[in-house]
Amino acid sequence: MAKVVVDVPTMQTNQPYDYAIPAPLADNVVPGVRVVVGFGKGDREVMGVVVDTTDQQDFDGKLKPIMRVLDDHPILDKELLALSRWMADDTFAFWITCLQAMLPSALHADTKWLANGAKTVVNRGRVATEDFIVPLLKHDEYLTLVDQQRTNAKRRITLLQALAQWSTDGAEPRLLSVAGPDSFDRTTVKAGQSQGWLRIEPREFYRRPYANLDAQARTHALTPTAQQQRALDALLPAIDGHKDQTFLLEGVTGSGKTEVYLQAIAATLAQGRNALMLIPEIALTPQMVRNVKGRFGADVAVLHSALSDGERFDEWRRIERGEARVVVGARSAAFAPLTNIGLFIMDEEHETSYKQDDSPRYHARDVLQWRGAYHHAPVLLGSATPSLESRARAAKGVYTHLLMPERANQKPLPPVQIVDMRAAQLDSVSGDFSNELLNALQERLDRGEQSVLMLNRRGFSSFVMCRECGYVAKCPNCDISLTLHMDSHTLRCHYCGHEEPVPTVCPSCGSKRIRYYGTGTEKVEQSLHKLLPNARVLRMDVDTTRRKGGHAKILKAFGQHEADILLGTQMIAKGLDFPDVTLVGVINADTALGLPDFRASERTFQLLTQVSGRAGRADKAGAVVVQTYNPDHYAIQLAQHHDYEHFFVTEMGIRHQSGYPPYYFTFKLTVSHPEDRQAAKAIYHLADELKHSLSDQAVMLGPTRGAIARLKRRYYYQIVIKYKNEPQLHATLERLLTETQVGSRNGFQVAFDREPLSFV
Ligand SMILES: Nc1ncnc2c1ncn2[C@@H]1O[C@H](COP(=O)(O)OP(=O)(O)OP(=O)(O)O)[C@@H](O)[C@H]1O
Ligand SMILES: [Zn+2]
Ligand SMILES: [Zn+2]
Repeated sequence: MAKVVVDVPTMQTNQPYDYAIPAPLADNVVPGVRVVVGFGKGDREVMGVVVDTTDQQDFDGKLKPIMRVLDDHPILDKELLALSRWMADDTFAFWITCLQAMLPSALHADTKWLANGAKTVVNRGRVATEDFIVPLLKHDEYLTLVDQQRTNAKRRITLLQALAQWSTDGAEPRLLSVAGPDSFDRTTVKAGQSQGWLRIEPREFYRRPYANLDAQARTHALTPTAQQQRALDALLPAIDGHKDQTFLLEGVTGSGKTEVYLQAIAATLAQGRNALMLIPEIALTPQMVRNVKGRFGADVAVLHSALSDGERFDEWRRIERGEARVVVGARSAAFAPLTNIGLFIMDEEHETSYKQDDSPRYHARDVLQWRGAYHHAPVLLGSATPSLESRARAAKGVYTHLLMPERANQKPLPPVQIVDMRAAQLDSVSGDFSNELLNALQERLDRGEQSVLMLNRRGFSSFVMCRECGYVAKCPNCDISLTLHMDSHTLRCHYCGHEEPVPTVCPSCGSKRIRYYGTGTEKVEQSLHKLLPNARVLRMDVDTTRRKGGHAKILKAFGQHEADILLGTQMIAKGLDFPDVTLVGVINADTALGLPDFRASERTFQLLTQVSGRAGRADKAGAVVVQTYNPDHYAIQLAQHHDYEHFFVTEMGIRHQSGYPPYYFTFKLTVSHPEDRQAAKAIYHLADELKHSLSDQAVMLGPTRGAIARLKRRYYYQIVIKYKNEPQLHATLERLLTETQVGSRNGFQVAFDREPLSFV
């Protein structure tokens, strides 16, 4: 009998179900394969994952049989099955949701309608194949056939001659697409097949996203600087000794953290073990992938969302088959089916993209630490601006703290000039640029050096407003204004995807004075063209990078000096290492500070420090200009002096005083319903229940309306709990989930978020 977790994500079905294993499937039904089973009243077909097989039977009645098996071998091994169970528990997610989050989308099953009206479950993933030609006859037989052809059957003769030759050297099959085009076409090959001269054999191949990098010459290890050597001296014994210890590598921008990662990976491989490295989504990918591929070549598999489904599926299979020894990837690569892991790395560990904001709401750092314990392997967290949580753990000795306070080239960090925008004389000509920033840009242009310009887009939107009546275009489904997209001339909702044309007259009062507002990157690009007509500008934002490989193309062009200025959003702040960039400009440092988020200062400090770190990384001295309306704010002042440690102490004081993480644990509970009244009733009911079971040390914020009260036609309410020690909390929440009527059946949706990244 098999225990199957079915693809019916509801509270009521969040448990394994027993199914009988029909005799013919006995060998194929093993833990970790996907199966198709009948479920519920109508016995409709659903996909399920076998999590266990046993002889005993918990269920008395007659068991339904497993209908089909979708995989010829387990796609989740023992470790990953155990991890999924733990994650479901830890994040209050449905088990099936966790199992699916761990698999590439090619291994998700689709439901298809059959001709008779029923639904069936089919495999989504396709293995890519190429056709090979296999000779079937002997050399002499082909020569005889050549003689028998009419002289004008040139193509057949060429094919037979080729086959004759191939048949002598061990009959190695040839790739049809390579062998074919010049001499004989596919029709001729088909004809040859029906004559029995050859066989066409489809063979599986991998879609390789970085094949060009694999072919490049390998880089060699650099001689470590003294501070890199100290870090390695602490790390290597933990790797060699199979210790599941967590290290926090706090190294200033340009201190050479990458080289420490690469040498630690090399040491792991030398031990006969494999390495898994996470990097934040997209922005860093091109340069870091090139670095790791440069050192370890085709041994490296890469997993991130900018790959096509097919490429990701194939990289995943290379890992699963043990053909890759190093994995580099974004958040979900934490679940890569790598085995025998000797080292886990998380670069830019403070990045918010490591936390998934949809169910399962896991943090990749927790996943790495779980796997580190499983494999008895160290976890290395690296950043120039560690999260307060991690730095606090290092202070307590939970993590081993490794410091690299200097740049690898011994050069100082670039001086940062703060420009007080309250005093700046801005007019319609200068737009968003102070004289200081414009002059600095002009100087770089004159010297032929490069600049990076960041527009902090958080909290900003380019929206459309009527100057007559104040009408703002809003999404019909969500309580939020629509964002203007110049490239497609449409208004778009960033939450639900709703799209509509830009109005030319106000829908509310009929006035023609309806205008664009906001400081989008496009607008800044236009003013740059006016202010610095000779500057070549490359723009990097969601619009210019939507196409596959968009990031890499822009960065490559900038690296080859095809532009003087790289203008972009937050995505240009981190990780980039361009030797000729001598100026970093921040157009607006403040927007994050205005958000109702207790981490606003931390985010602002991190962002300014990271982006400043892009300047002067090689021989030429760098400089930074930061425009702000809050020049006295401590986050901005301490970022000016690159003083992380001072910021850490200051911010910890504030968190302590106001009772925020890392002094308190936090938990967010959200309820939504299509009817406002229902959602409100449910959240107050939950709040009541919780009040009874929490200790008086715990603090409950709310219930309040969600920051966006209405989203995708649903109303949102939330509670945030801050607590120090609530051993019963987990059990209470589980009980509430099952006992209350707030199941998905009645149109409710409940979301639990452990350690939410924001309270709004
Ligand atoms: N041991 C070394 N010898 C010579 N050059 C080095 C050494 N280590 C690192 N470098 C060089 O120093 C520069 C900065 O290194 P790297 O990009 O790894 O910094 P980082 O610590 O990751 O910074 P950031 O946090 O800004 O990404 C790179 O150009 C790298 O090649
Ligand atoms: Zn109007
Ligand atoms: Zn919407």
